[in-house]
Amino acid sequence: MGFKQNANEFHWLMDMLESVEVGLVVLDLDFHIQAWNGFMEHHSGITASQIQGQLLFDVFPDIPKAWLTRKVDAVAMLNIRAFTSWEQRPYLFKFRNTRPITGTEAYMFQNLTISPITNPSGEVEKICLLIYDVTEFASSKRALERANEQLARLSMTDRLTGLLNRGTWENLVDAEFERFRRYGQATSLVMFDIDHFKSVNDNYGHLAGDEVIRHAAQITRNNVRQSDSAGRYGGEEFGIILPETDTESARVICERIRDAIENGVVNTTAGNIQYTISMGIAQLTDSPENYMQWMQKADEALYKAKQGGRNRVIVG
Ligand SMILES: Nc1nc2c(ncn2[C@@H]2O[C@H](COP(=O)(O)OP(=O)(O)OP(=O)(O)O)[C@@H](O)[C@H]2O)c(=O)[nH]1
Repeated sequence: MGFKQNANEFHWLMDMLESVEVGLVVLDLDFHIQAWNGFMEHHSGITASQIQGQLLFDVFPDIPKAWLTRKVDAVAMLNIRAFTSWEQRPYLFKFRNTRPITGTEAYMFQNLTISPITNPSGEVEKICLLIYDVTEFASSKRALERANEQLARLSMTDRLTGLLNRGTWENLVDAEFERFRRYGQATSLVMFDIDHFKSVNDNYGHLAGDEVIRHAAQITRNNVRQSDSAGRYGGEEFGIILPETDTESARVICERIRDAIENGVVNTTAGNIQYTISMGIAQLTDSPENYMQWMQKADEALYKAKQGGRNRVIVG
């Protein structure tokens, strides 16, 4: 009577494990498959009777053998449960993601629990793997992370030109100044400004003026290295940090930019616009006491370039 009741309960339990939305795999200590529930059948396309008794790594050669063996050995030896989240390892079984709502993810993200199964005398005899489908959670978390990265990037850059915005750029000037104080490498700072920009706006309109600003930014980007930092300092004023660059090399870079702009044409709906820029360079020496004084030196050189007739590069 008692046995029958137990057997009934057992069936009831098995039915539940069969249909639950969690993968259940029972292995012996040599990784032969002892149980494989409906979830696993559905996602792998392999039935329980096909897989029964087979070596897990033979059927799924993609499974990281050394890693899983180490985990399972620890679980068996210490008789404790282990947990791995999708963030440590996206999945154990490479199942295609079949849920339409999270269709952007190619594979199912999984959390994994590894539990010991003991015999009546308390020895670990088998291992149970529980595989949880966390694709929806993982993909929304990843989307959120992507959105946050984008937001961080947007808050650092200037909308019109895509260059660094003033705040970000100034922070970098400050950081570069501190770096110089520690390592003393030659570093140059450039400030430049579009000449007679007011008349561009007056003659062609504000939108065409914006096109000119965008053009100047693009020419700058085309002529500096990855390690240089260009920013939009104000309306039509820009700044460039040239790390590990002395004034002579800075002058070469600036002449290249100045020349490309002088010889370029901005095609706008209001007409084709030609313009020039004036540039000031300040190499970092021991004299500035803070980054603002360094910027002031570059700005003074820029002012001299304007005074000297514009469309030129002056080293301060
Ligand atoms: N289109 C446009 N114009 C801007 C923007 N920001 C500032 N300006 C304009 O830029 C002009 C700057 O003019 P000024 O500082 O007088 O100098 P300038 O005409 O360039 O003359 P110099 O610098 O002396 O060669 C002003 O007319 C501003 O309105 C912007 O984002 N877009």
